[in-house]
Amino acid sequence: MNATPVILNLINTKSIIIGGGAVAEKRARTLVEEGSQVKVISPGVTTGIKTMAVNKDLIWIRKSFSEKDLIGAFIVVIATNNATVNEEVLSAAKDHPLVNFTSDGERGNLQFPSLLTKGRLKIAISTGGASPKLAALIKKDLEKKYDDRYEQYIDFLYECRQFIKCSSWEQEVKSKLLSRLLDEEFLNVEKQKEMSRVLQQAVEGGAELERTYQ
Ligand SMILES: C[C@@]1(CC(=O)O)c2cc3[nH]c(cc4nc(cc5[nH]c(cc(n2)[C@H]1CCC(=O)O)[C@@](C)(CC(=O)O)[C@@H]5CCC(=O)O)C(CC(=O)O)=C4CCC(=O)O)c(CCC(=O)O)c3CC(=O)O
Ligand SMILES: NC(=O)C1=CN([C@@H]2O[C@H](COP(=O)(O)OP(=O)(O)OC[C@H]3O[C@@H](n4cnc5c(N)ncnc54)[C@H](O)[C@@H]3O)[C@@H](O)[C@H]2O)C=CC1
Repeated sequence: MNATPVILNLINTKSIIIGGGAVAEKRARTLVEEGSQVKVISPGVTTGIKTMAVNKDLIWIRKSFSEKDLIGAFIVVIATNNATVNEEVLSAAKDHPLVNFTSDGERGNLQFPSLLTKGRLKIAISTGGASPKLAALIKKDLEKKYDDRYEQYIDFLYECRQFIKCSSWEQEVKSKLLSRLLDEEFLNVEKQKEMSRVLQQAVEGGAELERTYQ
């Protein structure tokens, strides 16, 4: 299968999920988390979806699918347990930008990978429909290396890079410094604080960088 992983900004987009079972709930959680406005169309839903509706994280419309439910949707998730209904939704969704067909991934143009998130760090794993269980296993493996320390570390890298970008240092110094930040020692919060201080002083005071940090 030919497919390209991309990073999508879903804030304020409209997502319509047809079906309210376990798979619909997984998609709902991901889409709500990413800031999409989610509507679930289904006569019945899981308690998880019910709770999200009560908390106003999403809107649940308690009914069976009809074509006009898709109006305005950027993302359509097709997740009922009825193959005929799923086919009907698929053909009604043909002009919508992104379609996730959960019962046969390749028939839509949007798939959901296994996702490892540590703050700004996101690692998406797809096996192209070969083995979702392998994707989950790979995620578990990666979690051992990219542990909770990475959440803060990635924020630290982001902050440092903003300082470095707006400094007036030579390109070569900037590049060296950006590489230097990848040293394992900076997973340590104290080291991060020290480096942030030095960078801030150097950028704001227009001072030279201490040799040790180049
Ligand atoms: C195309 C895709 C869907 C999409 O993009 O919507 C898809 C499709 C299908 N999955 C099926 C079954 C299972 N899926 C899982 C689990 C996960 N499935 C996920 C993604 C994807 N699954 C996308 C491709 C990703 C890729 O290519 O790697 C994960 C990674 C993320 C997530 O779902 O959020 C999440 C685990 C990771 C995590 O937790 O991190 C399990 C295991 C379990 O539940 O424990 C089973 C049962 C075991 C088995 O069947 O292997 C079936 C058959 C349905 C049927 O028989 O009716 C289809 C339909 C088909 O075959 O196309
Ligand atoms: N992508 C993935 O990871 C996986 C995908 N699947 C596929 O996802 C689909 C859904 O699986 P589950 O959530 O486990 O099913 P489920 O049986 O838990 O839920 C199905 C939902 O569809 C709703 N529904 C039925 N007819 C409807 C209609 N006409 N209009 C609107 N909603 C309707 C039901 O009320 C129910 O909420 C299945 O087709 C299955 O093949 C299954 C497992 C994993």
